[in-house]
Amino acid sequence: MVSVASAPAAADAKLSPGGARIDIEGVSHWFKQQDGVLQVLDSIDLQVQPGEFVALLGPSGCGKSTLLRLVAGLEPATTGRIAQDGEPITRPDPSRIVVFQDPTLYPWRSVWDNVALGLQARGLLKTQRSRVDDALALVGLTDFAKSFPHQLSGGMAQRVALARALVNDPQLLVLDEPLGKLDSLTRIAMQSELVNLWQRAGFSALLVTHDVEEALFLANRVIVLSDRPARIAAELVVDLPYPRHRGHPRLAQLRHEALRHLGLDATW
Ligand SMILES: Nc1ncnc2c1ncn2[C@@H]1O[C@H](COP(=O)(O)OP(=O)(O)OP(=O)(O)O)[C@@H](O)[C@H]1O
Repeated sequence: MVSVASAPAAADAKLSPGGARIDIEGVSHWFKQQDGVLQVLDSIDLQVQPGEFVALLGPSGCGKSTLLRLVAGLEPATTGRIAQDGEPITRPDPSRIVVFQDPTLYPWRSVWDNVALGLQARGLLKTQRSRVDDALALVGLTDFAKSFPHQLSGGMAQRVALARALVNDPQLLVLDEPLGKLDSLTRIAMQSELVNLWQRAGFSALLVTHDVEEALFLANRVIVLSDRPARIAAELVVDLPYPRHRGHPRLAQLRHEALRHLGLDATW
């Protein structure tokens, strides 16, 4: 494993004010397949500090989403330990919310009702209706509370998905390519919005993305994974304050490093 910058993550790029600490210790994972087993993760050791934004980059199929699923508590790791603030993660929990590439909104529910889902499921909606309004305000969709999903653009729909996550006041946001289906201009705008949300709402974030620039623009630390079974190949500390300037020469330097660790030639 290669650490490109030695400065601690918090030195220049401030962490968000709250959030969970996640400890991933010696995690390996295998899937049963018809003709045997497939090892997907190999001895992953990674810590997410409270309020830290960590991005995972890696070749397609190396095991990034699998690692997110284990951290979210959607399935147990074959070996190793994953803990949130010292407590083993054994099941999904509203303190850890996953946001996927597809916003998966219910088409027959209004924006407000979609965002309210988590509170409603936990029987909290009657007493905590204002949290829905707060979450919609955070993503700038107050005026669209009564709209329906078919009336939204892709970016707006994904903002609803983020509001639906934030209404639960998560300690960890697990982001699996959340901007992957957006057009490039919307994606750039949403990256800035995500930084704003993270800084204002205060959660730790673990992001999977295929986009090297996105990882470097958003994260305090970028973890580069190897081919399957994924091991940590490199850790890049993005020692730049927020909001970041996309043209910063340090980002170009880190991009070059990330691409090199991904086995790509970054001469262009
Ligand atoms: N439930 C499962 N059962 C069996 N194999 C699985 C299962 N889930 C994932 N895999 C396999 O594990 C490997 C890693 O999948 P995963 O989705 O974690 O990779 P990824 O790095 O997120 O991929 P991508 O970047 O293409 O989204 C793949 O070969 C996939 O086919």
